[in-house]
Amino acid sequence: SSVARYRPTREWHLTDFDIGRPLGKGKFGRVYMVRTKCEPHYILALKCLYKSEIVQSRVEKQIRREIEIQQNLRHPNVLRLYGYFHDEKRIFLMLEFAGKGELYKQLTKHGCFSERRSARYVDQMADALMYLHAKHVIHRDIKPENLLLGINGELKIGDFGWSVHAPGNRRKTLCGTLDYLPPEMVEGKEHSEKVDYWALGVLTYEFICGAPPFEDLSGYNATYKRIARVDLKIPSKVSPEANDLIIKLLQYDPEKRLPLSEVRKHPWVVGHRSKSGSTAIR
Ligand SMILES: CC(C)NC(=O)[C@H]1CCC[C@H]1Nc1nc(Nc2ccc(C(=O)N(C)C3CCN(C)CC3)cc2)ncc1C(F)(F)F
Repeated sequence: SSVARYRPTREWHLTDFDIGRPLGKGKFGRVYMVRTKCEPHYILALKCLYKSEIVQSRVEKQIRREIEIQQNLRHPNVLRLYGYFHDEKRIFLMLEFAGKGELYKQLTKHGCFSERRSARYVDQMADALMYLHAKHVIHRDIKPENLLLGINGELKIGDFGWSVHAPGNRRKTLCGTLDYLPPEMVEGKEHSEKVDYWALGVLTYEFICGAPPFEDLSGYNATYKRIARVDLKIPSKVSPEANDLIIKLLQYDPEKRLPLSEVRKHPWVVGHRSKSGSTAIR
């Protein structure tokens, strides 16, 4: 029998969903918790983007790339994009619902995370980034604001607005925070997937210390200088193991940064891995 070579994603419309509570505001519109009207009732997050705003900010290409990239990704620490549809005014993204919300809100609420919690997030991030890099996708915008938490507290990369297919050297209009950018990007040089290694180091520092390492509240140029000089001061409260990992990721020379496979084997990460699994007598 002629097996369908591929199953086209069916056409979706707003009328297919019961709209639930608003989850918050995204970059170009609101996000709602929704449920499919027909069985089986899927719970999703519906991200509404206004075409007018997308055109005004001239980010159509970026949105198209974000959709194209995220739709083809399948990983437990990467938020699923199931499909999309549009009406005359808006584009609707059908995204996985992350049960425990936005990671940065937890970080703000707690100030900083324990080293155990931080190590588990770093392990999941390294796993997700290895998956992306194997598909030649560089994320380029790893930061707490882009991370969500699943119902079991697992980390999910939720935004692919700045990801590109490697190697990237598209001029990133330096909007928003510099804090996570590596020297080669703030210097506008060619960059590789190793920009995500640097960002993972910044993220590790921020989880444990509550602020990014090169933050300089006196402004953009001060932060720029601190990044370019890798002006890194690690507080004494940080354990020697965490300190070691942060230094190995925040290397000026991209080739010297610790590979992600080594991050997952690092004593700090392995030491804090959950002891789940069999209770067999050892
Ligand atoms: C990565 C990207 C940059 N970020 C975003 O897109 C943001 C923009 C707005 C929301 C979020 N987008 C998503 N959020 C969820 N889940 C979610 C969010 C918030 C809460 C929450 O804490 N409340 C409702 C609380 C409940 C308690 N009250 C007091 C405050 C609000 C609970 C669950 N799942 C999928 C998405 C996604 F990504 F698919 F759209």
